[in-house]
Parts: sequence; C-alpha cells; structure tokens
Amino acid sequence: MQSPRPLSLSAHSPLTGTITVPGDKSISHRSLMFAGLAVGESRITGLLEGEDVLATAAAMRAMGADIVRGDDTVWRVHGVGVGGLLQPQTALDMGNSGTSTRLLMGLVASHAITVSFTGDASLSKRPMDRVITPLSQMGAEFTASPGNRLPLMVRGIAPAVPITYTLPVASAQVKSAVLLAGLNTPGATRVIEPVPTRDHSERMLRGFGADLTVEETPEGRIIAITGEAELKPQTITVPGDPSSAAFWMVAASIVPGSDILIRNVGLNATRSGIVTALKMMGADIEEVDARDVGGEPVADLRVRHAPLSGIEVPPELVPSMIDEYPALFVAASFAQGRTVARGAEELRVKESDRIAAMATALQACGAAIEEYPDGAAITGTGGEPLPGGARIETHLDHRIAMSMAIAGLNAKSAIAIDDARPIATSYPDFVDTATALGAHSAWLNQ
Ligand SMILES: O=C(O)C1=C[C@@H](OP(=O)(O)O)[C@@H](O)[C@H](O)C1
Ligand SMILES: C=C(OP(=O)(O)O)C(=O)O
Repeated sequence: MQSPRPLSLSAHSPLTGTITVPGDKSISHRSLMFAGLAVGESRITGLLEGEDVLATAAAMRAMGADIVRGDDTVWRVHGVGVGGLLQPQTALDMGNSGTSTRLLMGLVASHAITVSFTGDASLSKRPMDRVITPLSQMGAEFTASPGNRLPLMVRGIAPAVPITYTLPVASAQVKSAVLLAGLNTPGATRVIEPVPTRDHSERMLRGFGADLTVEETPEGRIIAITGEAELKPQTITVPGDPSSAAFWMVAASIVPGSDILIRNVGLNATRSGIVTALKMMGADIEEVDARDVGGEPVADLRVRHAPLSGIEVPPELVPSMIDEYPALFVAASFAQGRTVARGAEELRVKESDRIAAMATALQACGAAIEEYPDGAAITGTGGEPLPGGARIETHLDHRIAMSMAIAGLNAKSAIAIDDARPIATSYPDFVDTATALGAHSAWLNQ
C-alpha cells in the first residue's frame, strides 16, 4: 500500500483550452459486463481505464470472460454466454466500486456459483442489504459481514425465481442488479421504478439484444426483462462522463475570466441534472454540436466564467445529479446568496458520507454551509475567493477529493486535499487536465 498523496490545485489566471473527459464510468462497467456475457467478440472504444472499471474487468475475467486491451486502446471481449459464468478461484476484490459490487452480485445471483466479494475500507462500510433483499427473493443466498456489508459471499441459484420488485430507494445499481439477475432467470423479472434513475442498463441490454421492455405508468417505470436469452456482441463507443465534466463546469464558472471547451460529454437526461442546476444558478454553459454517440446524446460544452446566484435545487433533479452534489456545493460556495439542496439523503451512503465530508471540508475553508439530514444550505461568497488555508480529509472518496481540489482554484490560501490517490478510481487524468487548463498543481508532504 503506497502512502497518501496530498495535493493542492491553484489558479493564477483564467482557465482556458479544450479538454476531453474520460469515458463514462457507468457505461464502462456495463460494457464489460454485458460484453462478458455475449457470445462472440465485442469491441469497446473510449472505456474509462479507472480503477473501478478495472475491478469490473478483473472480476469478469475471473468468471471466464476473455477481456483484452489492444495497443490501439480498443478493448476486445469474448463473453461466456448468459448462464455461462464460471466459479472464480478466489474472492473478487471490488476495490472502491459500489457499481461493480452491486451489479456483479446481481449477475452471480442467478448462476449456480458461489462468489466472495471484498473491497476497500470505504466500500466495506456501504450497505448491501438493498441488493441482498431482492436477490434473496430470487433464491440466492448470502453470508454477509455485520450490517449486510462486505466482505460477503453470494451462493447463486439456477434457475432463479423471477420477481416483481418495487425499488424502495431511487438506485440504478439496485435496479440493474435485479435486471442482471433476471437475464439468466426463466420468465419475466420486473423492476418498478417510482423515480427514474440512470437508464444505461436498459438502453444497453436492449442494444445487446435482450428482451427488455419499459412501460411508463402512474406508479412509475416498469422495466421487464425476459431471461435466458442470448446476448449478441456489440461495438460500443463510450461517451465522455458528465460526472467528470462537472468538475470543469464548476471550475470554469468560479475562476474569473475562464473560457473552456469540454468535448464529448454524455448528456443523457437521467444524468444531466448538474447542467440544469448550474444553468439555474446563472452558469454560462453552451451545448455545441449536439449529436448521438453509441445511442447516447452527447455534446461539447463551452463553459465561461459567470456570476452565480443561490437557488433551491429542485429535489426531482436528485437522481440525475446524485454524484455531482459535492461539485455543486463548491459552486454554491461562490454564488451570491443561499443555495438549498434537500432530498439527497443517499449522499450519506456513497464512498463517504458526502454531506458530512463536504460540510466539514467547506467549513474548514471558510464557507458558510449548514448540514441537513438530506442535504445542505450554503451561503456563497458572491464570487470572492474562499479564505482556504485548510487540509481536507477526503475519506477515500474521489469526488470529495476532486471537488475540494477545484475549490482551491479560487481561494486566498491553498486548499490541500489529504490524499489524491482515490481520484484514480474514476478520473486518472484529472490533475493533467487541470494543468492543461492552466491550473497549477502541487504535490505536498504528508
Ligand atoms: O448505476 C450506476 O452506474 C451508478 C448509480 C448511482 O448509484 P446508486 O444506484 O447507489 O444511486 C451512482 O451514484 C453511481 O456512481 C453509479
Ligand atoms: C457513487 C459512486 O460510485 P460507486 O457507487 O460505483 O462506488 C461515484 O462514482 O460517485
């Protein structure tokens, strides 16, 4: 285990230039999983090569898929066929990745194999009962650590029992876990989603030839998958990750004079809430060359510095910007007036308790932030720099690390994050991109 790597970013001039963001993390995980179940060769371009996605690749390999990264950066995958996952020889190490863990638990649940899942200190604190409950109803058995956490063991079953499951929390991971279990289950497995969440699993499973229908009803979206069908290999182009682009949208909005172009940003409506929220605050974000990449809406985003105003973040935006709240809290810290974000209690069970972590971090930098059980209220500086001068605990959470590094771009005294290593889970080139835009990076002593 290497030692922590403290980091500080600063900006002495406007941020300028054209950048690309890495491939979408959610789509990258699903590309490897679905290709790993298809019969024949799938090719994936633009895959996010972050640690979370590499954990999915390693797990799928351990269960029999042939996954190779070519020198041309194209990933070639030969799958095992639906129902063909093999018993791995050792425990699957999921690192920091909730998506890998919960989706793969779903896949394993309807195969007659026994699989142990382990993870890092952050992942080992996260709740797994949300997938254990529906997957147990389908017949899988679980032995979990206290509080239904990792390390845990799944004893899958084939054939599993198809269920109809209404999501008690708005979670694309739970939805996807049940649908993936349904892929190798006879008959129709249904998920009822009262509040829409990211729909990459539905779009991509259909693309791979699964028998999947979506019906809009007064109770919500009903997604039905009919199992035991073959998946056909695909050629996939992964669009840029809006969750990674969010850091630069905020950075350019808060550093005076900035004018940047972020190329190839995925703008699926179930993911683009941060663009809506920032525009409501007055951010100058222009969508250029809107197009379709691999069945997902994509555009380049030109973002120019603009004065921001506080808003009430509409609670209905929560699922479509759930990972972007730490970055939004930073934007709100520079707005004129008060921003209130509620209805986001899920933030407390991510890689860290993101409400508490951001409240502590921003307060230490002199921002006025008040915590609620389900969100926060922030009174901004009206564009003035934050006092800064603090070292921030990032709690093994890449989004806390990147958000607070961005806050440092407009601070009187340096803001240091205590450990930049977790950034590699979702955005290995983050620091290089910051410097490409004209920011300064300093690696500090522990
Ligand atoms: O399905 C996915 O790819 C994800 C779903 C979200 O989690 P929840 O399902 O827990 O809301 C999100 O926070 C995570 O980063 C990725
Ligand atoms: C919550 C996140 O990911 P995961 O749940 O996959 O760990 C995230 O990337 O912000």
